[in-house]
Amino acid sequence: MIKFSGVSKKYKNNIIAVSNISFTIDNGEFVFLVGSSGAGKSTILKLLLREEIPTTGNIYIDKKDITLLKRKEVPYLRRTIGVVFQDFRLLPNKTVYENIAFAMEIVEAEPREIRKRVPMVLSLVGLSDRANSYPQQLSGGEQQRASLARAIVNEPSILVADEPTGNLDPDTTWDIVKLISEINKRGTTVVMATHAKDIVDIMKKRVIEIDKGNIVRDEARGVYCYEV
Ligand SMILES: Nc1ncnc2c1ncn2[C@@H]1O[C@H](COP(=O)(O)OP(=O)(O)OP(=O)(O)O)[C@@H](O)[C@H]1O
Repeated sequence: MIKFSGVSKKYKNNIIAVSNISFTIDNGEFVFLVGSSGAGKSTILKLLLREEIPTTGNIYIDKKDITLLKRKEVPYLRRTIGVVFQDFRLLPNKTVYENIAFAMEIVEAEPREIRKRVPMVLSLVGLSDRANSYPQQLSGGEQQRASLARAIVNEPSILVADEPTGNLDPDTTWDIVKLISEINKRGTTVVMATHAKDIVDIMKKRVIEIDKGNIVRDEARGVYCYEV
């Protein structure tokens, strides 16, 4: 379970990106974070990943207050959360296989486990035949598949996606959303910030709308926005 309790974030330039927000996300939920550019979506995701620390409030993951974690405890938190970004962020000098294996090496997985898991996730994302390609040899959609494979290879309980389809064409966008949905069906909680109206409207998942750092809507089976 993810719980934000009275969370605010004021950056050093005095911009209040998030203002006293509270919400709970149950295990296995699929939640869209929507809102205009600058609303505070990425900041919420960074707070969840503990890339930023709240100015006030508490953030719990499975009852543990992650705002109180010691520096040396942060890597453990990061293992429980997989992340994908708009710009893929694959390591250019490693093949697809090596990129995914590297995520396991960092957490000191057994080589035997790595040899077993990497082909498994490659197959799950439909990239088995591109294992030995380098990121720049792949299409945007394929790079995002590789990045999804990397995000889930350590079996995180949460998948955070920050505009994962922002650089993709509509068809490829759907392929990626279907994959994320498949990962969610296997039990992973998904929190996805997006501007993709069509996706949100068709998926009919929970929608949390942010405006100027505040939650202005939190709706089960919601839509991207209501026209005025
Ligand atoms: N590191 C930072 N230092 C100072 N201000 C920041 C920082 N990161 C974000 N902000 C500001 O905080 C506010 C919220 O930004 P945030 O990136 O969370 O919005 P967003 O909803 O994710 O926007 P987008 O949809 O464009 O990605 C903005 O006004 C932004 O300029």
